Amino acid sequence: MGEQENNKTGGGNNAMAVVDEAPAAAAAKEKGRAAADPRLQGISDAIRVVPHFPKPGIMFNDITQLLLRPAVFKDAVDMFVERYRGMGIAAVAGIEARGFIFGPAIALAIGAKFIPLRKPKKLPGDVFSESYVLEYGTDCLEMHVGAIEPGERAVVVDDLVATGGTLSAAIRLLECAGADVVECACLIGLPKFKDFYKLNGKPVYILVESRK
Ligand SMILES: O=P(O)(O)OC[C@H]1O[C@H](OP(=O)(O)OP(=O)(O)O)[C@H](O)[C@@H]1O
Ligand SMILES: Nc1ncnc2[nH]cnc12
Repeated sequence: MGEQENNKTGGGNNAMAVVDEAPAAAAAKEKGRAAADPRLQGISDAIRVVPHFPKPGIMFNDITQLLLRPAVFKDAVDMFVERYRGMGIAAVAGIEARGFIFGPAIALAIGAKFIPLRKPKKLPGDVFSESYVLEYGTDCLEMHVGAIEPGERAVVVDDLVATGGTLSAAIRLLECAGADVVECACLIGLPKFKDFYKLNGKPVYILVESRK
């Protein structure tokens, strides 16, 4: 058995089962905050929804148009930075591929290290591995052993949460290494996952809901 097999954390597909509704008061407070910040409308407007991509029936939320608008891109990064600055976050873990677009900027701004959580067989060193099920397929995430120390506080960053399977795998990877996962952060939440909810017992902070 190779090093990668030795470090497997067990995999699993419990995303849907572990999503709990946050207390109503917390959800209402978060909704009020979102409604009050004018940057959120610009972020929402810059997300293109492409029907039937990559498969029939999928309403694909495309962030590439937002990236072409530096002011809006900056608003999104700034909102995450404002939330996590001063919270003793040692690591921002970004999920390949789209978490790599936002994660490093957030990490640099809050003085944290950036940890890439990569798709299989991309990392050269010993890895922890976690498999998961997506809205349109299955996949696996890997993290280098030694990327995070036990007890270090981490935030997981991605562009979008749909079923929550990817974030759940990321949380499991970090916790396998002993990290304290404080929160997950996504630009977009699909409507079936409301404004503010918990995943694997962790809060998920979402800037905007998908418009369709
Ligand atoms: O909440 P979930 O149902 O797990 O889905 C969310 C994930 O799906 C997308 O990535 P995708 O797997 O399509 O990979 P990509 O970024 O490489 O296109 C998205 O960027 C998230 O990582
Ligand atoms: N509807 C969607 N749009 C963009 N990325 C996704 N990942 C999973 N579901 C998605």
